[in-house]
Amino acid sequence: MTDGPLYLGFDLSTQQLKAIVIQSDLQVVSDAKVDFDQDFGSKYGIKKGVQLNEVEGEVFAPVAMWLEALDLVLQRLEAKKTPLGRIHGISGSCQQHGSVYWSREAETLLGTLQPDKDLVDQLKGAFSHPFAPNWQDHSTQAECDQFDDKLGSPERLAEVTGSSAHHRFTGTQIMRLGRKIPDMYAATSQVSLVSSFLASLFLGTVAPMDISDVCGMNLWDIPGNNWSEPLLELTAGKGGMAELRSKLGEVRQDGGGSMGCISSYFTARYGFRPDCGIAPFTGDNPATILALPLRPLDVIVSLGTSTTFLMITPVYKPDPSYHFFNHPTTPGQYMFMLCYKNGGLAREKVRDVLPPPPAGSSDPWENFNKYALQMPPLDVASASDRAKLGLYFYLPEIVPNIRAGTWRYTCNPADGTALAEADAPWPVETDARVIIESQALSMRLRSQKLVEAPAGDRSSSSSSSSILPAQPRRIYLVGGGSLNPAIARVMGDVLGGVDGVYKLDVGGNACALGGAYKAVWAFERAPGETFDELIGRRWKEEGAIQKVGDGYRAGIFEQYGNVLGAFGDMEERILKEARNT
Ligand SMILES: Nc1ncnc2c1ncn2[C@@H]1O[C@H](COP(=O)(O)OP(=O)(O)O)[C@@H](O)[C@H]1O
Ligand SMILES: O=C(CO)[C@@H](O)[C@H](O)COP(=O)(O)O
Repeated sequence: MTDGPLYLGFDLSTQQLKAIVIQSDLQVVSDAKVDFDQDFGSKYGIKKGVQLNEVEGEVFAPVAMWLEALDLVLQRLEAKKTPLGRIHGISGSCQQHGSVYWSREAETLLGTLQPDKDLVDQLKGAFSHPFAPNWQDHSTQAECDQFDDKLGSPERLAEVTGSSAHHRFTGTQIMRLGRKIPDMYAATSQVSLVSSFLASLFLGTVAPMDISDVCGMNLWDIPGNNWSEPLLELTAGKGGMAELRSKLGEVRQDGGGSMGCISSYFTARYGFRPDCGIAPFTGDNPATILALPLRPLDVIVSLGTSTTFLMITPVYKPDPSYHFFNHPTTPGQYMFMLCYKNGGLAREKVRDVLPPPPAGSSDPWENFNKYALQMPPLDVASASDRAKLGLYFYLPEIVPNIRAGTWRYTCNPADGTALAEADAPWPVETDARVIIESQALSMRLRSQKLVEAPAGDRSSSSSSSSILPAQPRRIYLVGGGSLNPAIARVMGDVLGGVDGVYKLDVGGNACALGGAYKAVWAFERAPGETFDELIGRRWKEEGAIQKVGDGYRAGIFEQYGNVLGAFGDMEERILKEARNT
């Protein structure tokens, strides 16, 4: 296919901007990335992609850095001789919940960009606020309390918006910034999510929000398919509802199709075709479920900066302890999500206090993996050993909503009884496996009602009968951490997966790939053709995924089941302690 159409998918996540170019048959032809810390850390004063105001719990990213990153990633694609002139459509995925505040000059500036100057220099006046709150922000407890109360209870808020109140959700963030910097709010013409912000740069006008990503705001009434008026009023204050509604704009209902053609800035500067279409961009988690034809009972665990656990379901069953979103392409389907702040960076913290890998090793995870794999599940080597459980939160966690800290407990491995705080510190080497087990136990605890006992016999490799415990069918690992064999092994040990654990061969690029697949579907779909139908026909398992673990291993999965209740009790105890202090 040397002259067929190409499609471009982006991923604007916490630490990087990635771009991936594919053909209509979904083959990858090129990719490039900008790493914010490596490429311009000192210039923007960021660490791991963000700036912090620790006193107030604020975490935010400079919008100018993203503008600079977009020009740079396109230059890198060009340098790789990517035929940008063959790209027919663009879509993408972006970190969720972040918000960008446009000034009154934004539309004019976006519509008159000159190709001989950089975006960052020309769009200086396009923003009423130079920063976008990041999903790790935890400055909004007071606003969360008001959101949880507004409709009567956190349960009711979850029924309406798919989630109870969360620090990072955009409604609480807008409410806080509007009160903290009222002049900025007044000077804001429109508010974008990170996904609609990136789409806007390509469109040359402010793009509408996406039907899936809008569910990460605590403002969108999912069953009512509209903005929630009481929640808009809470965010903007009495009398401010109409103004806020106009700043948020209409939400685009169709996840596919074209929102318009690419801005002349990109055609003149990078050689894009003038008729290259811009499809709606979505959140990174909704895009991840588009990176492969996901079936019900399949699970994706995304091991990026955050750890997320994703499933699709036709049943809308919200609960305050997890999130429901509209599916990004398929009306009537939903995405179930658990999200943890203490994902990749927490594992790095544990890794960094271990003895360093041997001189000459090119893998910073070598020792972490060695210790994680040599330790038996829960560190129970003999009948007299107690099971070890831990929580490693260097940031306040989302679920459970526990403050930053580290806790180490033990219990009886047979039934989780006699749960108690560990009476002596255990060696740092032990933490390597315990932190992965802890992250996986939390996911298993909260998703157990969504999985079922597998129907029929397992493959011939197993001698066990058809009666297997309820568990996922396949576990797909994506994101940076999916490259790690020890993490894959422990995730499978705890979560099961009757068909095994797989990693996407594009590893850390899954959401960019999901964005590119979304672009293919958006522009090549026949009338009425769903994403699953189109992508399902073109997707070839071979070469796209790789089996990296057995998943369900009889006996081991049950060992973790025995302590699941104790794990929940440990969280409860720590939560109670925090309430009493
Ligand atoms: N071999 C590895 N083992 C474990 N973790 C890894 C490995 N390689 C990368 N990571 C983790 O992946 C994270 C970045 O993943 P990525 O999906 O690119 O993040 P994001 O999309 O949030 O920017 C890093 O925080 C790093 O800890
Ligand atoms: O807050 C959430 C989901 O609710 C995060 O998953 C963000 O969407 C950021 O993701 P990464 O930067 O880790 O990819």
